[in-house]
Amino acid sequence: MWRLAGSAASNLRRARPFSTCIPGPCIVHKRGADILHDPWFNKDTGFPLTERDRLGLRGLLPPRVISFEQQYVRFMESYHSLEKNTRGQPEGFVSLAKWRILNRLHDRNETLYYRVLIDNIEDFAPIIYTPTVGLVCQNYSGLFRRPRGMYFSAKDKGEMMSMIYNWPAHQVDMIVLTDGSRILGLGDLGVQGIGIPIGKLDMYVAAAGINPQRILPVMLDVGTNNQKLLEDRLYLGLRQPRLEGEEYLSIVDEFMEAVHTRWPKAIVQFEDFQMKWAFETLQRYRKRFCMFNDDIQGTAGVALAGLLGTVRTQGRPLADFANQKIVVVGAGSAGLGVLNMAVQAVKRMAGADANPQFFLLDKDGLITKARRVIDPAAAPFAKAPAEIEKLGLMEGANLIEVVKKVKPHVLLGLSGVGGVFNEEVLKAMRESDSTKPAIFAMSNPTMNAECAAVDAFKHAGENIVFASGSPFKNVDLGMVSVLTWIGLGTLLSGARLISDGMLQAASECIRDITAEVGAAVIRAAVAEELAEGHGDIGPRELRQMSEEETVEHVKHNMWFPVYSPLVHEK
Ligand SMILES: NC(=O)c1ccc[n+]([C@@H]2O[C@H](COP(=O)([O-])OP(=O)(O)OC[C@H]3O[C@@H](n4cnc5c(N)ncnc54)[C@H](O)[C@@H]3O)[C@@H](O)[C@H]2O)c1
Ligand SMILES: O=C(O)C[C@H](O)C(=O)O
Ligand SMILES: [Mg+2]
Repeated sequence: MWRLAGSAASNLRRARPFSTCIPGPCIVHKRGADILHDPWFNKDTGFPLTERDRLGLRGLLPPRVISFEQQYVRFMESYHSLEKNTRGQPEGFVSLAKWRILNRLHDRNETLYYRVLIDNIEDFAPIIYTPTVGLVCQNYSGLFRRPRGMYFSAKDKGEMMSMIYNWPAHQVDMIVLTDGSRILGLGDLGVQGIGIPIGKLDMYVAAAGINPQRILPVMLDVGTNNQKLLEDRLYLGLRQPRLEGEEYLSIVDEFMEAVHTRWPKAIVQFEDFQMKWAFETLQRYRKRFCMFNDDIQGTAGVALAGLLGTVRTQGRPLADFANQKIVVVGAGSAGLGVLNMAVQAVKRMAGADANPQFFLLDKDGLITKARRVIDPAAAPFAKAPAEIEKLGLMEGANLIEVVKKVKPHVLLGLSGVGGVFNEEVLKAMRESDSTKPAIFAMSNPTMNAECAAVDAFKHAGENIVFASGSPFKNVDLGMVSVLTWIGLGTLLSGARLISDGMLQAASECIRDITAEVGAAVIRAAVAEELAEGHGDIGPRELRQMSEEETVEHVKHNMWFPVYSPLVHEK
């Protein structure tokens, strides 16, 4: 996820009046108080009298029926009074208070929760997702009240196939899975990382219209190497060091088998795995299951869309992307994912022999072939010493040297280190060979961003294109998420796996309307003959749909929160 200067957020807010949606009935297998305690079905005081009679709710609620719209207004009033009452308090305290009030609603009444989320996505996304979600994960054991999602631990070995059937929903379409080993730029947070799958899936529901009854956040707890957590008496995860090697992989294997036995077409998004396991698991499961790694592939889709957009804002033809000089700071899952996709794009545009002008740095500086030990995933991007010597650079050159000598069109940070784009580096970007240089400080959460928006504009100049992973205060930011659209398109195409072409399709035709991007991913899946259909729509029907019909199809399948009449069935 990232934010672009400008505004696309209003398009996510599909403002609909409360009264025009006439939803179909929803079957519920419980009655009475059990319904009131189930956030999927609960309408609080919104149950009409007839429904109270039918479902055994009469007498369990105060007599007056409050409409959905009134409930919405009431919630927003309490939210605004919380904002007023906490004014002047420390930022973290206020953010957590806001998260708590939203989380309580989430636990009580999902329909109302998602409605307020959709209508106020700009205000609420930074609370349910980055940056506040980072703080929530850091404090998760203390904040824990009610469970959400599923937890599979190293102690569950041999049991996962039966455990997966404990999940109450019959159908699951989207799973976000983490092992908590690299939560945003905050490091190993063990079981507390569950906040990330929860927050990401909420964004899927709000931005892409995925049905919240068909999502599943999952934590794979294989221990933690975070000493502070291991010593914390409140810590809710396994108190043991992380499993490694085959032991680790056998846990992930068992989970993947279990999940795909119960829901063969569920999409599993791997999120915030440390680099070695991010690449290894992607390699291991990519061809067998419908899965992707968000930090490698999703970030790449988003960043490439931004990089191509930057070429456009410079008033140049898209093919000029092949000549852009890009400095990537951070050679982890995200940085390497972006470079992989950017190289593919250059080769498509300029031919297989093209030599992209990409420079990669990690904590030890510029990566060249002269380095003694290079991670195999980074090796293809290591510069030949002869090539960089011409620029007056050498192995391990630091960031400021690289920026001064290369004069890049784009400076892209995925290092997880707050402030590495310091004043000197930003000022050096004024000498960029581009008339409109781009600075992407994509690390999360806000305090880990390579620089703040305000500093980028102050030191590098007003003409830059700036993008960040987390929102910055006092900067007009819209929010764009390609990841959610890739997921939606994959789901509705019924593709067996997620190909680079499908990811590419999402990033190259980024539009400001969710359905259009979702539809593009469907078309890419159809073109690559990966689409097997979803629900009532088979692959033939998908093939025969025109572009407009595909967009309509996506729109039609997007979930929107309204109270459905509940019908009890034993
Ligand atoms: N905005 C987004 O869409 C998005 C998506 C994915 C990841 N991220 C963020 O990117 C960051 C990195 O994620 P990752 O999965 O690649 O992590 P990672 O741990 O796999 O990689 C981090 C890389 O940064 C390098 N690094 C560390 N200190 C450095 C320094 N001082 N200078 C240069 N490089 C340095 C490391 O050597 C390593 O190569 C995290 O903060 C994460 O939140 C953002
Ligand atoms: O995609 C995002 O919003 C965040 C990203 O996955 C991250 O790890 O920082
Ligand atoms: Mg991530």
